Amino acid sequence: MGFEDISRRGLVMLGCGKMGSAMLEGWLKRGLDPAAVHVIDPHPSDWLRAQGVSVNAALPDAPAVLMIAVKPQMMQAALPQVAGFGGGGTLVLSVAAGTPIAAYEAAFGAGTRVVRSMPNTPAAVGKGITAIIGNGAATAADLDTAESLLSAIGQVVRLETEDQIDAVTGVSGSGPAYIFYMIDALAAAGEAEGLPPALAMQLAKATVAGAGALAEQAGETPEQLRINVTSPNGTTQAGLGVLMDAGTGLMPLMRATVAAATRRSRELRG
Ligand SMILES: NC(=O)C1=CN([C@@H]2O[C@H](COP(=O)(O)OP(=O)(O)OC[C@H]3O[C@@H](n4cnc5c(N)ncnc54)[C@H](OP(=O)(O)O)[C@@H]3O)[C@@H](O)[C@H]2O)C=CC1
Ligand SMILES: O=C(O)[C@@H]1CCC=N1
Repeated sequence: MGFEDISRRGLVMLGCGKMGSAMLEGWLKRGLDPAAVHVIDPHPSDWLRAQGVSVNAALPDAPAVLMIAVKPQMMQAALPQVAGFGGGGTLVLSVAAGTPIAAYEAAFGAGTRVVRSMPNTPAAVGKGITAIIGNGAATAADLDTAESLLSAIGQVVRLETEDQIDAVTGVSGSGPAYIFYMIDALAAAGEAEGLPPALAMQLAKATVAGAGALAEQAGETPEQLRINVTSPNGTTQAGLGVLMDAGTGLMPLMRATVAAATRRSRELRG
């Protein structure tokens, strides 16, 4: 199913906040007809209202895709608004954390084609990464449709089992927040060493963005790129001596961070 088919049969979005808006922006840029998009959201943003999509109005009977982008805590209240799409040939595509495929099968009926996904917020600048997994009823074409919709906001990877999505959430779903915090920490450390705040923040942001771009584009591994920065007995070696301490350094801290987020993703299944 391509954008032409979705433009013909319609796409319904349940919830259009940060993640929904990032996806919608990507689809519209790629040529999805705004008239084919029907959004349900209690407080539509001014941006959303300006996109020419239908907002809180009549819905098509059997849209090609139902995109679920509400918070997991809102799911129970939100799903009944679209329960009628069960069995209608609509592909259910979810970006919600925590809510398992089985919850959608229960809501829409067994045999409903479901693709569950986990994106992240760099989606807002087309630099997201989204992991997807389909249920037994989802066809290869459904996974292609999901991949084509989600590739509007960045890379897409396919999972082998649904339970992998908890660790994906811990790594890449929540991961941008860890990196934003690292930027703050790097800037604060620069300030503590006497730099003006704005300069420290500019250095920290550019360093993270530049290192990220280099890690993505270079043929070398992140480990080799780190070695390339590290002169024998130089400044980097002194800094890494702290950051790479086996007991108190980044490795055990990141291990505990991702474990906590992964555990919370499992808990959200309810
Ligand atoms: N933000 C992130 O980093 C990531 C988020 N996700 C997942 O994406 C989903 C959306 O997250 P995000 O976009 O950040 O959240 P937002 O709160 O920005 O968006 C959710 C939207 O759903 C609306 N909403 C609330 N109740 C209903 C309802 N009954 N019917 C229809 N819409 C409703 C909200 O309106 P209102 O604000 O008025 O309540 C809001 O506009 C979540 O499930 C989250 O787990 C996945 C990966 C990353
Ligand atoms: O914090 C959360 O629960 C969501 C899922 C991944 C990122 N944000």
